[in-house]
Amino acid sequence: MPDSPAVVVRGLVKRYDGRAVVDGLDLVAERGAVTAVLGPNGAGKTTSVECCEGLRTPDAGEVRVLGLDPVAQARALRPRVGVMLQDGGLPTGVRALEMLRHVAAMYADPRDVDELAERLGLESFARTTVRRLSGGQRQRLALAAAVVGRPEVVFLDEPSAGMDPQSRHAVWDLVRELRGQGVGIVLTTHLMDEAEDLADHVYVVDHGQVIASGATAELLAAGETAVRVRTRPGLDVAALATVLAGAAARGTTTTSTGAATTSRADGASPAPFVVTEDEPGAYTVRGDVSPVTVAATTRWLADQGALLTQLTVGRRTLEDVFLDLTGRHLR
Ligand SMILES: Nc1ncnc2c1ncn2[C@@H]1O[C@H](COP(=O)(O)OP(=O)(O)OP(=O)(O)O)[C@@H](O)[C@H]1O
Repeated sequence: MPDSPAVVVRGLVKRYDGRAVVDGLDLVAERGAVTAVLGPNGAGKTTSVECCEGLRTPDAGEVRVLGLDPVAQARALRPRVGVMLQDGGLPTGVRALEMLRHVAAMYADPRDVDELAERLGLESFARTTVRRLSGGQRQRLALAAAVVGRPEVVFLDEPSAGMDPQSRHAVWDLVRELRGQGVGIVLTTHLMDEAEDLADHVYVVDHGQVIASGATAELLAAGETAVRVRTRPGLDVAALATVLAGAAARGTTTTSTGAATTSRADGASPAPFVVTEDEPGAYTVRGDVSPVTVAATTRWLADQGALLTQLTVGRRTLEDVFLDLTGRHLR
């Protein structure tokens, strides 16, 4: 089935001890695209992905990978699917590069092992046994093993967890290259910047169900503009919200070329502002953000004697979207 999507999941249910940890999950991952599965700890991401990998048998629902059943047709799928597990899943007694050559030899048309090793910086620990590798080194080796057979679909479970920034960028470059070659990539991650950067489509999972999904750009575009500032903690956020509402109502600002007054052309009353201190000293202003809002915010901070150390104005990040959807309480 050359035209079937990389992965199709319909109404997937997986129970442990009678408890549904995946509870009617639907997902489609296209070829030539990165699909990110996001969700809090214990949301059911790994279990869902393991059902797609044929490592777990669903209790209900349907899973198709390249149009095939990953459990019943596991043998046909094996050479076409690359899997990078969260714990690496590698044999521990062999040397790193030796292991990769061994995996490559199992495929009809593997990638060039030396080139892949260079791409992912494996040479520096090529002769080290897997058990002695650091967490990040093991992750890089696991990724190499997942892609060396030129798979059509790749499952990456938290691929850059524990990696240093250089390795992370090498991984991201490789993922982009695979996507460009038409590979369908399913990625679970807790790194929202990773998902925002890489993913074409995002599924947010909580309590075993998809609570939001869509093209990453659309999810982000749906958010309003916010002003984020860093300064000293403990400021009166309600007072700032009142000041901003007043400034917006007056619709006044002062330009560098002299006093200039603008007023809202439509005469409508401005939307109220919500100001939150998200973590000590990090504030977000949400509402009908305009140049007046930014100017009034910085002026108010100056009046408080609070030194502004960072100011950004922009749309919500994927992290904002994620926290709005799943809440701030720990799981
Ligand atoms: N083999 C198992 N037996 C019993 N419960 C399990 C088993 N595997 C997972 N669970 C439970 O299923 C739930 C979902 O786990 P899963 O690993 O799929 O979550 P996750 O979204 O990948 O979480 P994380 O972000 O922490 O990796 C958790 O409550 C977990 O404890």
